[in-house]
Amino acid sequence: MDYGKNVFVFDHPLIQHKLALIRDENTGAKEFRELVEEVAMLMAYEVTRNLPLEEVQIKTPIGPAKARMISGKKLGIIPILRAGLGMVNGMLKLIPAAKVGHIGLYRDPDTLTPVEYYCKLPADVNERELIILDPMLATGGSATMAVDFLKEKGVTSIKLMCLIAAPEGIAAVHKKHPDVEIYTAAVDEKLNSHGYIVPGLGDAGDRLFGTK
Ligand SMILES: O=P(O)(O)OC[C@H]1O[C@H](OP(=O)(O)OP(=O)(O)O)[C@H](O)[C@@H]1O
Ligand SMILES: O=c1cc[nH]c(=O)[nH]1
Ligand SMILES: [Mg+2]
Repeated sequence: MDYGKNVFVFDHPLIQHKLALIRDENTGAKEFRELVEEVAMLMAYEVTRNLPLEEVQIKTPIGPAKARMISGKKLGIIPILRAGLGMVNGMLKLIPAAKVGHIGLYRDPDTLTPVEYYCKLPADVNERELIILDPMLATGGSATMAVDFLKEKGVTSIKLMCLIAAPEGIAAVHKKHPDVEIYTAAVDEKLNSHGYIVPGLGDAGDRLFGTK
């Protein structure tokens, strides 16, 4: 299925296997957290595929060698609280030098519109390439608000990494921000009348933190 330019769906067997376990209603909070972190780490590998490299001169125990390292790109990862927190450690394991900014949003259960309650970003956020983390892209309201906010701060390069997206969420983000690359492990069928992704995985924040 083609969801248009700038949508990348990961079909790697390890990601799909772990996503099946994440979706399973019998998976408890401990295992859920571990799996979300692992999938984030596997996705980080792909999301960072185009980072530029530069040649460096190093010395091995045997002698001088030319090698390649990531060239001075400043990265930032921006989890949308709460559920995005579950993906942070997986990313930081692969890109430990990235700075982390937090945006706190919750969806009003009646209107489904996002409400902001917290924001703390790196001082030089506008000089960084950012990856927003949120496991669920449902109506797209939360992700769109986070991108709006970061662009207002002068950020020019933003990617969005989630576990499960609804077609409605992809369309909403790309209607306003077609430049944002969306990376996801699955695109599900639809939203239900409460704005939950079907079949999805339920409420990601509640499952991560055991709040239900
Ligand atoms: O695309 P949308 O329709 O905006 O929905 C997606 C948002 O909903 C969830 O957060 P929630 O409001 O449940 O907050 P939580 O992470 O604190 O549980 C999820 O983690 C996203 O941030
Ligand atoms: O299915 C959904 C939709 C929004 N937020 C979630 O946690 N799950
Ligand atoms: Mg929630």
